[in-house]
Amino acid sequence: MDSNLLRIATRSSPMALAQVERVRRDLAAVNPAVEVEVVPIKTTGDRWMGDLREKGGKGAFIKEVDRALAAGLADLAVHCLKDMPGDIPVPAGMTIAGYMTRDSIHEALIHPAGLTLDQLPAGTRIGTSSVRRRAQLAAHRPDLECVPMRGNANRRLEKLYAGDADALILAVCGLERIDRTDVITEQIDPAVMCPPVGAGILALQCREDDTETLDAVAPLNDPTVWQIATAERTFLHVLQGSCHSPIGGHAWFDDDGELHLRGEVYSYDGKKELTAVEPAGALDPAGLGTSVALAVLKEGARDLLDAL
Ligand SMILES: NCc1[nH]cc(CCC(=O)O)c1CC(=O)O
Repeated sequence: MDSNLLRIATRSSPMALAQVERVRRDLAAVNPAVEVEVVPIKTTGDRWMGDLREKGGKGAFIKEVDRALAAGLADLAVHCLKDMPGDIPVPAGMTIAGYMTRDSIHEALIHPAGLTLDQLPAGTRIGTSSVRRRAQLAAHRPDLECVPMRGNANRRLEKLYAGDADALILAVCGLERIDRTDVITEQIDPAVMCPPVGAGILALQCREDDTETLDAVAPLNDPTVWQIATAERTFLHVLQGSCHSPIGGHAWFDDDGELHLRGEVYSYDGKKELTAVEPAGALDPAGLGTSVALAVLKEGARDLLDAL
């Protein structure tokens, strides 16, 4: 970071750009001298509308942004934590400067006629390519049909209204960021639709030797979210999962200030679900994430994850 200019690399979807505007606002409140410049990047996941597994799957929304950071074209990357693969570390020379205060972890049902998930008629076509969502829908409503759906949230809404699907499931936090909570029919109970690891969390990543950037964005880090993200990401890492694995999970602090983690692994057809929910007790966040991962592995999670 040179002088007071902070160049932020990001995907260029409306949601991703709105995420950077939140960083700009929060930074201005703590460090008004810093000027933000947006460096928009088109990623593999933004260009390719097919099955992301054909493009290596992992990091499809991340790697080009990381390359811009490594090449010195930007000082900070803003990633959705849920887009960061759990089975590969942040690139060499990079570090997480902080995690921002968590937004909603809920999943939203969007149905043009306002029906809830349980009111949807059999055969309703749900637009989603997420194996996590598909597995949980198959478990909860096996009579619904999932149809492939890729693209940013705005594009998915266009496809819904063009008739490519009858309903969508999208993250509430994403709809909040693009100011489209008007389309939400139902905020689905996480007990029915568990969010992905990292849901609602923005990760701030920079070069590990860039002390100016580290210092500039340090005030944006939410220490409780750091612990939550560590527990969730460790869970995902021990399972060697990615954003294309049938894995859900979320951590939270209870009213007594104790960290808890819920981890879930599903069979791709939704017929099996393994769940572990644990308080941290004497464990640190990474220890909690490891303990919950070992609990589902003991129940056969490896076989479910390797089944595809
Ligand atoms: N976490 C945000 C995110 N990460 C990847 C996509 C695009 C998903 C796709 O192209 O299928 C989105 C939504 C958006 O940018 O609106």
